[in-house]
Amino acid sequence: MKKINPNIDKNNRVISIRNLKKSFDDFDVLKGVDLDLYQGENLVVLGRSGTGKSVLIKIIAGLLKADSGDINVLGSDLNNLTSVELDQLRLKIGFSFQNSALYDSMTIRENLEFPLVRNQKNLSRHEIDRIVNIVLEAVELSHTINQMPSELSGGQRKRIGIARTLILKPEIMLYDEPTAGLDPITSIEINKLINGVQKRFNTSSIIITHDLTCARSVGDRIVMLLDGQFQYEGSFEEVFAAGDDRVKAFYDYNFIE
Ligand SMILES: Nc1ncnc2c1ncn2[C@@H]1O[C@H](COP(=O)(O)OP(=O)(O)OP(=O)(O)O)[C@@H](O)[C@H]1O
Repeated sequence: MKKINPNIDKNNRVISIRNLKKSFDDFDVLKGVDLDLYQGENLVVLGRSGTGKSVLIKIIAGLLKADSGDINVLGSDLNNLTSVELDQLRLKIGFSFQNSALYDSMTIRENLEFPLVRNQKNLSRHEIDRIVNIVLEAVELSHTINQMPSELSGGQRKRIGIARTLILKPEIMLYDEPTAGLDPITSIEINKLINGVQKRFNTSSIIITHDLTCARSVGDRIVMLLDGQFQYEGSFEEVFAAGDDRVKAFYDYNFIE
């Protein structure tokens, strides 16, 4: 179980969402989601496949538009931003995708430099090297700097993906299935990294996962998405104390089968 995180600031909501709805054709995916993320917090979103977890974080990252609802991210009302303002806000949000999305033809250094060179055009060579070294060291992979992604393990690629997300110093981190496809030991290392990132970079994070070991070790708070709404919220133990059969089935699948 995760220790109480002293860095959470309950007076500072970095994300605040009310009554968010999103449908695709006649399929209602999100049916009135309310969510708060506090500064310094790791919030885990649990839910079965297809319940809309990825849709939710894509809306938060401005990659998809909600049909209705109030969405405030880092003090900005997402419904009222110009495209330039949205681009600026996106730079403060790190999105760690399920498949790490590294460029296969670039070295690790080039992969890490890419977002920096594209978004901060007046950085000196020395400054770029300094920032690359900081994030590589944070994910404990400094020695891979000149390697190609194909030479790394799945877990290492995942760590480099997280390093690349950190390079623009995001205030919010969104992790989509950070341990998917990894063995249990590598998954534990990723969980430690997520907690390490929170402490070292003072980020606030939403972590989407089916992996309850991940949820238990990184989540300061857990919410469960069921039928398009958050229905249970609290510590890991509180959420799984709920008598709901759907919650119980989720737990049993992870720990029994
Ligand atoms: N761009 C889209 N167009 C149409 N339907 C979509 C689109 N994006 C998502 N959906 C649908 O919305 C539903 C929720 O998708 P989403 O990817 O958010 O699920 P999820 O909870 O993240 O699932 P998983 O755990 O398997 O990743 C799915 O039925 C999906 O087919």
